[in-house]
Amino acid sequence: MTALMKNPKAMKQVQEEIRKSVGKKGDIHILNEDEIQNLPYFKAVIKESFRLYPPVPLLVPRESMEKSTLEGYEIQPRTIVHVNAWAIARDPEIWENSEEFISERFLNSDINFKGQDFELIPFGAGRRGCPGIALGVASMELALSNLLYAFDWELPCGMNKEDIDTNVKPGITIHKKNDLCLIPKKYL
Ligand code: HEM
Repeated sequence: MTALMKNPKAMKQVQEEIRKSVGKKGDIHILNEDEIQNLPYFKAVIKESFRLYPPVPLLVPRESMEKSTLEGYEIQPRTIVHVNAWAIARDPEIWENSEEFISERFLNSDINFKGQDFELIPFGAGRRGCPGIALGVASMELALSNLLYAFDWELPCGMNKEDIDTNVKPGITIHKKNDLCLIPKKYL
């Protein structure tokens, strides 16, 4: 939501896609998982959000079992290794305009966050990858799609999109330092 409020063009496009696809279905229609599958731009927005703001930026630490060499670095057995998924997802050698929120990059791309594409691993990868991925993604998609479908969102009086803070608190999982306060305007 923070990224969309900072990028009004993306916000407009994703809301148009959802509202066009679902139509006006009365006062209290709630999108279900089937309806979400027909929303390619929305899906791309979710991926781009996971890319720029992975909720567990350093994944869960590993301990190496044997001596190995990685890009010239010798890693001794029993070394604690952190995988910086946040930095990988912002690496300018991998991602064009890596710091910018550009959901379109995923429209004609097979890259997914399920642990096969190592440039995008918000749920980790391998045997200790997140077992809750399906529930995590479904929760994100259902919550966000419904907020976008049912309401238009405005910033409080006097606030500009440049004022929106993306800073986070320290910790294993990401939490915003300052809450995003928005005014919902009923669309339906
Ligand atoms: C958007 C939601 C979520 C994100 C981004 C997320 C992300 C992650 C990440 C990055 C890891 C570490 C993977 C690794 O180091 O390779 C992890 C582990 C784990 N996650 Fe999630 N997770 C989410 C939701 C959930 C949910 C809904 C559940 C349970 C219902 C869950 C249960 C777990 C468990 C049990 C582990 C530890 C797995 C292990 O060490 O073998 N996660 N998650």
